[in-house]
Amino acid sequence: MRTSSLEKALQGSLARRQERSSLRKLTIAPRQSVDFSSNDFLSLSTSSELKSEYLRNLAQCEEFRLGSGGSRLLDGNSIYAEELERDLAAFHHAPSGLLFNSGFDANSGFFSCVPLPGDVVFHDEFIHASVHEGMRLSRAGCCISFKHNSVEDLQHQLLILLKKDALIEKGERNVFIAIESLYSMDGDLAPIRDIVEVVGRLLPHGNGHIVVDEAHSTGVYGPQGRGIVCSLGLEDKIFARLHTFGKALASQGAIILCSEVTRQFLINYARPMIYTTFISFPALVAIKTTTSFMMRGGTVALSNHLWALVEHLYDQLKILDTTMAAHAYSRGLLRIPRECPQSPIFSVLTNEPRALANACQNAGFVVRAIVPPTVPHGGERVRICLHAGNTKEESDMLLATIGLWLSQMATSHSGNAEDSGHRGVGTSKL
Ligand SMILES: Cc1ncc(COP(=O)(O)O)c(C=O)c1O
Repeated sequence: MRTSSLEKALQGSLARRQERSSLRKLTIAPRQSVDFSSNDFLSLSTSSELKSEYLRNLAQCEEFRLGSGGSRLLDGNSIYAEELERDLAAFHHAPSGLLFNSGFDANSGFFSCVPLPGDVVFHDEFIHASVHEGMRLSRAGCCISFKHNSVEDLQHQLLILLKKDALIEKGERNVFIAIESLYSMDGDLAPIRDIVEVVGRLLPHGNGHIVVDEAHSTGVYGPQGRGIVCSLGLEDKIFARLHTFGKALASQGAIILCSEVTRQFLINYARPMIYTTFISFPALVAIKTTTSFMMRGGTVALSNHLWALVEHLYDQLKILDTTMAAHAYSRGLLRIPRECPQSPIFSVLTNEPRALANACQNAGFVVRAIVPPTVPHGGERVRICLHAGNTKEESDMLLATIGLWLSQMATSHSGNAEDSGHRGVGTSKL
């Protein structure tokens, strides 16, 4: 068959990505490898206890049918889904909640319809692509990014806007502030309390609406996994919260927690919820199984182990960092976070992300190299994500692999430097 001009153009784009080393590919980790990468923070997706519970719940579900049967607005709705929503809203201390097929649908649906014509959306510069998708389709007058986690920049930009737009000052135009509670690239937390303070102070008429995406904090932070907003006691100050079930809760789908009016508005206007077949029963039962486990406190022991592992890995990384510090070359190969991460996500900055990730993968550890454009130049890294299912021994073996790789790199660098007439770093101590 002849290649059409369309296929040639598509092929050209792929080839350009390949040249820039940014071609995306589907991969499957070897079965026996140790997971230091996925979002399955609590390792619930492999829990045999939960798998059995899921099968029992499936068998007992009276309304059970395989597919949901249609859009939630037509035949897809069920008592099961409505009860699940009510239970989740109550657990997270919210007036109500609305399920979506995914967090992506929830964010894109929310931001495409809730900001009204002329409204303004501020967003952290690292906000998730799904929020960008919603903003692209929204009727907002403008969408403005502020520097990552910078309350000063948010305040600065809000003040500029207040000077320009009297409607905002009078409280007659809405301002949305979109943030994530935990950002997945650096594993850092948003200064939610300070953002609430600034928004409340600069927009005293109540037209500032903060929307918090808790995709990465669901199940792991806050009392029994309720998330960071609940842990700060700020439920009443946040306009809407997103919790997803595909990460720590090992299932799929998402819920937006909000007022009953906002829920009704979303049911009427959020297109990714209206024009799609609703979550199937097996997926609803999976959500119910893992969220019930969370609600009865099942995740607490797992989270405690996870936090102990975070400290352990950080202590070991610091020792490795100190050992290697004598060798100037190693600085660019390994830059660890200055403080112990407040999340299970470790960003090990390195100017050789692919080589380091390959070394770890060859030793049986799944870690990911993160390179531009996903992160800015200079922010190249290997992302290590800890899980409740990881052991200290696995963490130590990963560290040993990184240490070995550093030694080998320093040795080969030293050899190269000497070959080319330069003095390399000494390798005798490595
Ligand atoms: C911050 C954030 N929000 C939303 C999403 C989308 O959630 P989901 O995977 O359920 O579509 C993701 C994940 O991919 C995410 O990381």
